[in-house]
Amino acid sequence: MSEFALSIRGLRKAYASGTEALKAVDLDIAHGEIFALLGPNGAGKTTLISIVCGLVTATDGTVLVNGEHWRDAYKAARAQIGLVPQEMNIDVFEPVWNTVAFSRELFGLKRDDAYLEQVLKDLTLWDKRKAILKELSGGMKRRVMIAKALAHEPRILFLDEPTAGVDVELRKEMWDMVRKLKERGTTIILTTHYIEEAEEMADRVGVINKGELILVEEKAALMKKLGRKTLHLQLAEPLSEIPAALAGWAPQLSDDGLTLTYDFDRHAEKTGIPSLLAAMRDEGIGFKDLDTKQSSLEDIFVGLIRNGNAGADA
Ligand SMILES: Nc1ncnc2c1ncn2[C@@H]1O[C@H](COP(=O)(O)OP(=O)(O)OP(=O)(O)O)[C@@H](O)[C@H]1O
Repeated sequence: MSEFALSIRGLRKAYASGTEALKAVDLDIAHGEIFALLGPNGAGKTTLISIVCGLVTATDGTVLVNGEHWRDAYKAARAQIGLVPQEMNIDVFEPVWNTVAFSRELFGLKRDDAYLEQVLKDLTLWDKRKAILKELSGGMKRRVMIAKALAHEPRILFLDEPTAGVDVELRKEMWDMVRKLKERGTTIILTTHYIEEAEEMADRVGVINKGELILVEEKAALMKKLGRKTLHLQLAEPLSEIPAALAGWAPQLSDDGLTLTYDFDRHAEKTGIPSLLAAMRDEGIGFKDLDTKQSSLEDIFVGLIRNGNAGADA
């Protein structure tokens, strides 16, 4: 096994239209990790996946798939990748089993019914193996897409927006499945708009914006490093407006006037909390309770994109 499951260097893509979809992206993916690529619409996520999977030609750069050059050793490299694209690419008149078995054949692999049975069982599709695809629910069809992508035993699985337009229950089911795949040693790279998805599952998070990978970080470290906190104060009496004496802290008042919130940087030398509480005391504003909450990955992400190219140290 090579050092990385995937090693991307200087990857660029300029479409004929002139759009620079990727600008010299460098990225290493470790074996067995779940990497979430986050980015707004048009950031370049699908382009990145499509290039790695050989569906789109790069303008410049290289990709090594478990050490194999993705062009010079295309077959060996591609055989290690499973792709679940955004759009369904299945023949809806075929039964589940045939769809999955055919996908394995396409890679020239020996028939292995026991392996396919295991894949279908893992994806709770075994009972549906004889069902025609068009008779299945949307969630089941998505699972068939995953089974199809796993049919040739890839080490790396790309999931392009796996839960777009899917209800909450199905999304959770999908997350459980992805975790199960990780336990089996599969490396997973997923793109998503849903921060919650990255927060829930990823070991590392990459943020891509306008073709640039503006941040790659362990999820836990990212949340710690960039995280801000919010102080919530439950007031003893409702306020009709924020008193001028507190304006310097720019607190927010809830609609019912009973909760005051204040965002602060948890790493700042002075959080501003003691002085805010002192100013409240001077104003005669009492509170019954207080707590602080860590900002979510969503807050961090929105902040990063808003700042354009902030980077982790911003
Ligand atoms: N075939 C193409 N020809 C020209 N431009 C393209 C093509 N495919 C994508 N683009 C452009 O490249 C940029 C990146 O698109 P891409 O689909 O990779 O983004 P994305 O992050 O996957 O977006 P989304 O989240 O909406 O799927 C966009 O500006 C898009 O309009």
